[in-house]
Amino acid sequence: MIDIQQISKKYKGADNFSLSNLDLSIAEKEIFGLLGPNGAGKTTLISILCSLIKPTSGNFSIAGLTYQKNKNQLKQIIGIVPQEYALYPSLTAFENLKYFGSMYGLKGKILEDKINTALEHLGLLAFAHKKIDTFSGGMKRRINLIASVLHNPKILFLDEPTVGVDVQSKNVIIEFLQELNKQGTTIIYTSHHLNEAETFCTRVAIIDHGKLVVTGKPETLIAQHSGAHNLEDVFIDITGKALRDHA
Ligand SMILES: Nc1ncnc2c1ncn2[C@@H]1O[C@H](COP(=O)(O)OP(=O)(O)OP(=O)(O)O)[C@@H](O)[C@H]1O
Repeated sequence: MIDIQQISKKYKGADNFSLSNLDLSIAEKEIFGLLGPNGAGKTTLISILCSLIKPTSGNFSIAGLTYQKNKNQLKQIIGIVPQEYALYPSLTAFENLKYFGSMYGLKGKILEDKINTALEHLGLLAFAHKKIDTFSGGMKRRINLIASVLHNPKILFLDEPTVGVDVQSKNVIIEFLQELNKQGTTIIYTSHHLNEAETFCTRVAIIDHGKLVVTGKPETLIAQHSGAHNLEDVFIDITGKALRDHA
């Protein structure tokens, strides 16, 4: 479904490559975790796959479509949940979602029913007509998620969808994503929550310094690393204990 070949990225003015010669294939209906320390290149890779930025070299295709030839078709089959909230604070949740749905050509009762169903699933129906600037971080994350799935994308990219949310919101988000996956949506997500990734993902890739270090099922990676009891042990074993501060 997603085929990445030799992708490299060097940002304008940067000294180093943020991604180098990355090869990766992701199959339909996987829940795939992109893991790695701060600055590893996870957001860069997701941004390239969502056609938000261009790779410096290399190619990728999604369901046989490429950004060079099929940008508009690609836009229709993918959903993007960015790290930052992409919501209008002075509009209500419902108004925001109507706006995002209309960007994909959805309208009328069909759109309103979709919004109400998703708000109900994510525990937000009672807040539909409240302004976003009154919402907590966890509520905004859930609205952000709804905004990205109204057009029933085949593939959903999420950049740290559970960062800064409480356990209750996190569980509701993960259950919602599992349900989408059961209905056929392929999910690619980045996270620093390794416990969450261990149980949520069918397969993970660990990226470090812009390079793909390892891919596999969480249980296989744990079994392959002697002394590892969980994915965090594997992660530390592979990426080391040094801090990754940069400016
Ligand atoms: N617009 C940019 N211009 C220059 N360098 C950038 C830009 N965006 C990211 N980088 C650099 O590219 C590298 C990879 O960054 P990226 O944000 O993809 O990492 P990440 O794995 O998502 O990190 P985090 O876990 O902190 O979100 C880092 O060294 C970062 O400083």
